[in-house]
Amino acid sequence: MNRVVPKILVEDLSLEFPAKDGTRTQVLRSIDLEVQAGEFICIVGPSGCGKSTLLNIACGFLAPSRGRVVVDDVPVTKPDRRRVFIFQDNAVFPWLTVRENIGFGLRDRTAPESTATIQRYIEMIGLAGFEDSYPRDLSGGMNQRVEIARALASDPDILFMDEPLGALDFLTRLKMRADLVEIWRQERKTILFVTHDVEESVQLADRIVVMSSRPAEIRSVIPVKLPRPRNLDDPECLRIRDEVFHLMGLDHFGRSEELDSPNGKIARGQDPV
Ligand SMILES: Nc1ncnc2c1ncn2[C@@H]1O[C@H](COP(=O)(O)OP(=O)(O)OP(=O)(O)O)[C@@H](O)[C@H]1O
Repeated sequence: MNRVVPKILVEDLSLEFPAKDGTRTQVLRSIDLEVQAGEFICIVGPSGCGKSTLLNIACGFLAPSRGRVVVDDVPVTKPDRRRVFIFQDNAVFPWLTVRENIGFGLRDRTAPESTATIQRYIEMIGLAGFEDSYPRDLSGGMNQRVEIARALASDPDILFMDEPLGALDFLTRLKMRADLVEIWRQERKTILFVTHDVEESVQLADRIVVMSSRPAEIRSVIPVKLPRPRNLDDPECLRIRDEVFHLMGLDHFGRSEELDSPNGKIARGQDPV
């Protein structure tokens, strides 16, 4: 029987950083994860637990202390042009127009191919009419769309997205979430998406990876088997949202259910000692 090779395989991954006092700080501990081609994976967890670090290792920007990441059966040792990383802070080139930004990674295509690809993505992100505008003339949300279009236009194998909507205002963020769902439905890229926003993960993901506080381990991987687009008021969405909150130690109002302290667990309402 043929073995199904996962798109991304994370095996027993750990990372320690040297601390100033000469000791070592463990950030990730024994992370194991398999991602299939075309899956949309959201990674949530407490602030500072190591979500970005995990993405940085998977993308080849950072080497692990132990374990490995394998893409298409090949260990990741360095960044690869076929894999694109999108950060929270917008990275469009201010000196290029929308058209030129989106076309930036297409220099190896023929002119007609490149023109058709650029136009397709301009339409997909709803920026027709702004082709010749510069980033300074666009809103933050529009620029973030240009960034996503630029990433998609280069036809990446995998998209690593680190809080890509984090800097946007609430309404723009809602709109972009819906747009992302639509783009993913059309493109079916493999996506690893870090977010602080639990609802966002329920709306977007095929599976939600919930990480513990540092040193981060995978607390649970929750499948979201609901058709898209999803109604976040759907009882199943609410159930999954509450399950993720619970795994993160929060109730559905966002209050701590239990805190870790040096003296053990503390229930909500008690003071840490
Ligand atoms: N180069 C580095 N050297 C030392 N420590 C680092 C380095 N990079 C990250 N860290 C530490 O590793 C931990 C995890 O950082 P990381 O940015 O991955 O967390 P995160 O979960 O993405 O955080 P947030 O949710 O706040 O964005 C943090 O405590 C951070 O200070």
